[in-house]
Amino acid sequence: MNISTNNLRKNYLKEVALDDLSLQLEGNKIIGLLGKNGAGKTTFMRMLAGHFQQSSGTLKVNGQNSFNNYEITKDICFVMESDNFNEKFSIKDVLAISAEFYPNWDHEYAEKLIELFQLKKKQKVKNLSKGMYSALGIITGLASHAPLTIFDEPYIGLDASYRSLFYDLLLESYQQQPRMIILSTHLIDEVSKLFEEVVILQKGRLMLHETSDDIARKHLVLTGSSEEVDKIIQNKQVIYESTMLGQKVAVLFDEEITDVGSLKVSRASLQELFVYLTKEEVKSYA
Ligand SMILES: Nc1ncnc2c1ncn2[C@@H]1O[C@H](COP(=O)(O)OP(=O)(O)OP(=O)(O)O)[C@@H](O)[C@H]1O
Repeated sequence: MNISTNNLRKNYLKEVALDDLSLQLEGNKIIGLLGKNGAGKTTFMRMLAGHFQQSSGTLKVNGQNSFNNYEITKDICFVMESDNFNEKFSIKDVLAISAEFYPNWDHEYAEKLIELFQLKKKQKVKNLSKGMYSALGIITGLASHAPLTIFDEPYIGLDASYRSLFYDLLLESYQQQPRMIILSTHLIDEVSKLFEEVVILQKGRLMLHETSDDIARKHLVLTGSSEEVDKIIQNKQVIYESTMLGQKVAVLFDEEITDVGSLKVSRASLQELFVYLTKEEVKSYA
């Protein structure tokens, strides 16, 4: 699977949802798509899934635009947080329609997942609880075995134990049948270990695209007296700094420091880094 966008832009009337987005994603991997509310994540995922066309720029999935293109969309399963299924359908109908649409649909696996999430096939979509609705989306996404499977915050209403089941199943399913999986989430701590790559959008633009290993390797959290920290971070790319009672914390990205003196050096979690990177006063990093 190969995704390539070049100067991609999407406007909703005057609202710019995606702006000059150039991004290459390829291979079988689990990719975390992160960004604050309104950053453009859903717009990007909907465009990948062929829901609408770009305002300008290019978007290619396996070399073709996915809009109105079944040749491409049959290989993409996009699970949104809502509006995935017709309310009038039963779960059984949803599974039958999905089996028709997705060439790699795994019927036996879908049946197993229905049992694991304790759903009843007779039940109508309109009568499902929020968590059950999310479970049905997750089941569709996993059983589709689509070469590009996209989950846009698919866990609304799912309790912590079912979310944990989802993460385990996702990893197991990915290991058995590697494919490109894009997972957009605000619960970064819960899933960050699954991500091989991370993309962060900020105000419709690409802020960061790195492997998880590089993100972990490239950043440094320095703690110490304001004076000492300031000396070391001069002219460096500082993504976050704060001072409290004379003690300063500074986070550097993509910088080589040979001597940190007596400063304490530590690492931040992906969730902490995300917060640092996307704070409003911080300039974009790409
Ligand atoms: N159908 C629409 N009509 C008009 N504006 C829209 C529409 N959909 C999204 N937008 C706007 O486009 C921008 C990006 O929205 P989008 O839903 O893609 O962000 P997001 O990163 O998925 O946000 P969230 O994390 O809150 O789901 C926002 O400013 C939003 O108001």
